[in-house]
Amino acid sequence: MAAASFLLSPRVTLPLRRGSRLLVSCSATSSSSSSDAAGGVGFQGRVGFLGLGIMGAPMASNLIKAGCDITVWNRTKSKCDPLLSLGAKMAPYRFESSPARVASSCDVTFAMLADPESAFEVACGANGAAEGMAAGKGYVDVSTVDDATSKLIGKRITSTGASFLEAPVSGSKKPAEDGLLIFLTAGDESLYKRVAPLLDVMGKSRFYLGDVGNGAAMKLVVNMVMGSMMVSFAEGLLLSEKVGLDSNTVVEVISQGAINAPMFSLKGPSMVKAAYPTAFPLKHQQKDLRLALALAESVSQPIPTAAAANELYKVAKSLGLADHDFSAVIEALKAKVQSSQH
Ligand SMILES: NC(=O)C1=CN([C@@H]2O[C@H](COP(=O)(O)OP(=O)(O)OC[C@H]3O[C@@H](n4cnc5c(N)ncnc54)[C@H](OP(=O)(O)O)[C@@H]3O)[C@@H](O)[C@H]2O)C=CC1
Ligand SMILES: O=CCCC(=O)O
Repeated sequence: MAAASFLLSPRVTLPLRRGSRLLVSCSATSSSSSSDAAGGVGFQGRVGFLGLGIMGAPMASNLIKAGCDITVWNRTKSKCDPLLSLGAKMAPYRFESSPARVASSCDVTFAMLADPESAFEVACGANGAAEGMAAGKGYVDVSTVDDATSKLIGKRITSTGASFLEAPVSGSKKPAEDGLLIFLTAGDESLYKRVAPLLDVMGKSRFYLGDVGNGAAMKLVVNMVMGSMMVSFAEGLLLSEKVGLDSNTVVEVISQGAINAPMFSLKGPSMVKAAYPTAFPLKHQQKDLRLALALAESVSQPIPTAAAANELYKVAKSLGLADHDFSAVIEALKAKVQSSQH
């Protein structure tokens, strides 16, 4: 949608384990690109965006196109340039910009960082966002991290008097470009309500899951399933090839049956051609499996399939495929076949 959106259905409140509540808000997209005058989409105030990688850049871009007042920061400064061309601002003192400066000049600041370490560093490190936070401001971390990191960040942010919301996303590069992400939020509910118009620009639906940690856990569960599904799919493609079946026909058959998933139809044809244009970097998928394994360990839950999948992503990383799309995990299987033949 990348533009104005409107709520079709009211929020639904469902009972959730551990005594918290699940608020589900589904928004429908509007084809209109109009935005209201004040703040573009019904959000009043200045918005910071930290982290302009594969996901952060199109998310910030959609906010700019919807008419929001956006200030950007990225560790590698050159990645700010396309956003500046669209109308984004840098924090004052362009060449000394920092997460702290962005946060201090904005009402709400979003962060889309690679992993727990970078999310913590950008929020809580030297010149980190927390240094620019104060009562009345909000920090929304949309990175995929573990619940412990999210809680640490939340504690540091709220110690300044500001509010904290974790909001990892389901959906990849294309949904980010199209404003069709799914937000898995938890934390301060009034901040959730305040930023809802912004989430609706960047996404097609949003879930409010209660206490900080629940959004992170939900995201890790989803990506644990996804990572295992991809490995299983890769095994199927290689097995079919080995027994003389046409891999493209396998993709087509799967797409028509009960196990159809958009991921198979989307990635299958390029996997057959051994092409892995990066939408979701393999290193991030392995990070998510590692974090899911730790989450499972914390509650003594065996996840043997995910554990086996994780090993394969580790092999893929060791083959130099960390920055390829996660579908390149099929190359680790091919390497295993080759090594078993020698
Ligand atoms: N790609 C996808 O399909 C999806 C990704 N995610 C999650 O979203 C997050 C971002 O993913 P994505 O955009 O793909 O990743 P990218 O690798 O493209 O971008 C990572 C961002 O983090 C920044 N960064 C990394 N390390 C540091 C550091 N030490 N200090 C400051 N900034 C740092 C990078 O800055 P720099 O440009 O300087 O390197 C960049 O802005 C990850 O947590 C990922 O798991 C969630 C859903 C889908
Ligand atoms: O974290 C990445 C998720 C990718 C997807 O949901 O397609």
